[in-house]
Amino acid sequence: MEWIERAPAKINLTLDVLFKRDDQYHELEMIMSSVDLADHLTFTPLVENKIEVYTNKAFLPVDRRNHVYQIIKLVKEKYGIKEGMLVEIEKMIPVAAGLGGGSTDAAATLRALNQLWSLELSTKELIDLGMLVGTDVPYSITGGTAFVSGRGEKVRPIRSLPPCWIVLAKPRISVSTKTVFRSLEADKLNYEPKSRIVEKAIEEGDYKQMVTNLSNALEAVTFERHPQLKQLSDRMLRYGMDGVTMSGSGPTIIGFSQNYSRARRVYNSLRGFCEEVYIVRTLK
Ligand SMILES: C[C@@](CO)(OP(=O)(O)O)[C@H](O)COP(=O)(O)OP(=O)(O)OC[C@H]1O[C@@H](n2ccc(N)nc2=O)[C@H](O)[C@@H]1O
Ligand SMILES: Nc1ncnc2c1ncn2[C@@H]1O[C@H](COP(=O)(O)OP(=O)(O)O)[C@@H](O)[C@H]1O
Repeated sequence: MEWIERAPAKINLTLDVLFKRDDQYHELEMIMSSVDLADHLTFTPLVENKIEVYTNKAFLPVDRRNHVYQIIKLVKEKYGIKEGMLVEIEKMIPVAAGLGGGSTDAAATLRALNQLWSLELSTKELIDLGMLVGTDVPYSITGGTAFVSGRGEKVRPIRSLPPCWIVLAKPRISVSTKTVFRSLEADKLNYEPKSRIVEKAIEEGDYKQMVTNLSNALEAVTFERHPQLKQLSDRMLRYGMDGVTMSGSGPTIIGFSQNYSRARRVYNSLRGFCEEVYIVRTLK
């Protein structure tokens, strides 16, 4: 029997860094939303006790460095499962982009294993397991639009975004999340947290308030290291996007518009300039 899961990408409308914690992680507040750009994962249970992962992207590791492999191994060990699993990942989400690709694949794997191995795990148990693999996994278990806080384990669903088009532009730059956080001097940030303001705007269906308060504390580090990201962000605003910000630790820059032709114009003008460009909508 085969089981298929869709694993949508996420965007950050906000990413506030509140402070650095004693465990070296940063306390965050974020508004995240799932979008209709997704990986597709096909699961086939095996009688043999082994884990096999395949993907259409040759550069992605398929061994214990892959988040999907890690989740299966964790679940097998924790629940003493002797059967195996074969997973084929059709990767559509750009990798290392700030769009949560590895985390959403891990979350999709948790959902699939819960069904295929009849584990009957609660959302809390899924979140605790997911957290062992990555910060964005707990959010990705349910997805949608949410206020996410703590290290990423506290997920509170909120209303869907007002209808809009979102242009995702990923330049050919690679950023390491770890290095970005390490370079951040959280106590010296001259930065006003925006997640609660954006949450209120979304709850009130106030598109204008939402797009004028998009923000990401990690831009300070990433834009300094890669000035072309600031240029890209300015360019998207100049081309007519209503609001622009960076997603996650970057490098993807996201722009919002309620007007499809305008979003399409921006999309066309960025192709060739960026490695990958998409127009997406949020999922309900
Ligand atoms: C920045 C965010 C925001 O959604 O997104 P992405 O850029 O990955 O999309 C996430 O917090 C990234 O999550 P993820 O990519 O799973 O990172 P993790 O493996 O958990 O952490 C990588 C490293 O980032 C730092 N880190 C991460 C989360 C956090 N709250 N504080 C931190 O300081 C830690 O140094 C950690 O070792
Ligand atoms: N299933 C997976 N999909 C994408 N990346 C993965 C996966 N498993 C492990 N990785 C590794 O995770 C790192 C971050 O990738 P990704 O999750 O796409 O980035 P981000 O967290 O910035 O959205 C990459 O270095 C990649 O090799």
